[in-house]
This record gives sequence, structure tokens and C-alpha cells, in this order.
Amino acid sequence: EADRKECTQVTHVHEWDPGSVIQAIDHYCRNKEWAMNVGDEKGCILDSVVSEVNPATVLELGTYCGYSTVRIARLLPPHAKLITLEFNPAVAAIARQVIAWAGLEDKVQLVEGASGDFIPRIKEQFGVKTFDLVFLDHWKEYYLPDTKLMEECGLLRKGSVLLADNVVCPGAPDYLEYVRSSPRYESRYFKSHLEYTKVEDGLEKSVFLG
Ligand SMILES: Oc1cc(-c2ccc(F)cc2)cc2cncnc12
Ligand SMILES: [Mg+2]
Repeated sequence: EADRKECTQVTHVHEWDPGSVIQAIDHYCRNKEWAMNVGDEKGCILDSVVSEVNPATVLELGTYCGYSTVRIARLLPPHAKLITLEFNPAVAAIARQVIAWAGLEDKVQLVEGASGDFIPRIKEQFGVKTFDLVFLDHWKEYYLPDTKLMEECGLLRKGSVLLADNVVCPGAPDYLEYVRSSPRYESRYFKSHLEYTKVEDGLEKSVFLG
């Protein structure tokens, strides 16, 4: 099981180093201006789940500025692929720069669009059969419909892991109810805090049982 490892990062801030990109964003958002990155505390839990799954294919719903994209991509094995979807073109443009600065472009494919339109097209457009890991971090009302859509489109296989951010704050009650009560998922809550604050939040890890 992915347990919370103490996650200490000592990095020097220079380009091509994903660790320094992560550290720079965390420093800015903690000290200058809050932003809705998954952050360093939940980020360590994300790291441990990514390391445990060691995925060849990853889908991220909600790129934002690319912070979690970099966190995930830096841990991927050489030929692994991360597809990340962002609805807002302005932040997608920023994310492209952040991903490039971390030197991770060849592991990441950033797509602009709406999840409901995009998910049914993934198989034929990106040649992906199923995802080993899905990180849900977009608008909370879409967690449940998009999960059902991924099931219907055959994008999940026995053992696929869904990891959802913000299941407490802002909260995704219908999604939690679904993955916790469905016999098709084995679900576990990782208690943490809303990025850069003391407010409770957490990640829900749900394994699809097929
Ligand atoms: O991590 C997140 C946090 C918040 C958020 C905003 C305002 C607030 F007061 C509390 C929490 C919103 C998000 C939207 N999409 C993805 N991730 C998010
Ligand atoms: Mg979030």
C-alpha cells in the first residue's frame, strides 16, 4: 500500500530539474499567492501512489499550471506516457512552459478540451488501450460522470488506479459515495490538507476490480 513517506526535497533551483520546478511553485504559492496546485503535502502522497503503481499509461484530468503533471512525469519509467487534459487554454499555455522547463515534454501530451468530449476519443486518437493510473483533479462535478464514461469506453482494466484530489475540500460527495459503495472498486482515503493550508482535504485512491 502507498504509505505517506516523509517527502523531503533538497534541490538547487536550475532548469531541466523537475524538483526545482516543483520547489519554486510551492515556495511561491505558500509565500506569495495561493494557487490550486495539489501542493507538497498531498504531492508526497501522489508520489508514493505513482511509485507504487509504476504506470506505463497515465491520464490526468485537470492540468492547471502543470505542477502535478511534473510531479507525476518525473517519476515515470522511460517509455511511459502521461496524457493530461486541460479545459482552460490560458493555463494550458502556462503548463506547457512549466513542463518544458522541467524537461519532461517527451513524456507528456497536453490536450486542450472538455473531458466529456475527449474521453470517448482517447483510444483511437492516442492509441491508448487502458490507463494504469488516472489522476482526477478537475472540476469536482465531473469526477463521477467522467469515471462512468471511462468505464463505458473500456479505458479501465482490472487493477487500474483512480486517484482523486479534493474529495473533502471542495469535495466530491457523489464520487466518494460511488467508489466507496460500488463492488467494482476497492477504495481508500489518504487524509491530508488543502494545499498550503491547515484545512482538511485528502486523496481517494480507488482500484478498479474489473
Ligand atoms: O485542489 C483544488 C482546490 C480548489 C479550491 C478552491 C478554492 C477553495 F477555497 C478551496 C479549494 C479547487 C480546485 C479545482 N480544481 C482542481 N483542484 C482544486
Ligand atoms: Mg486539486
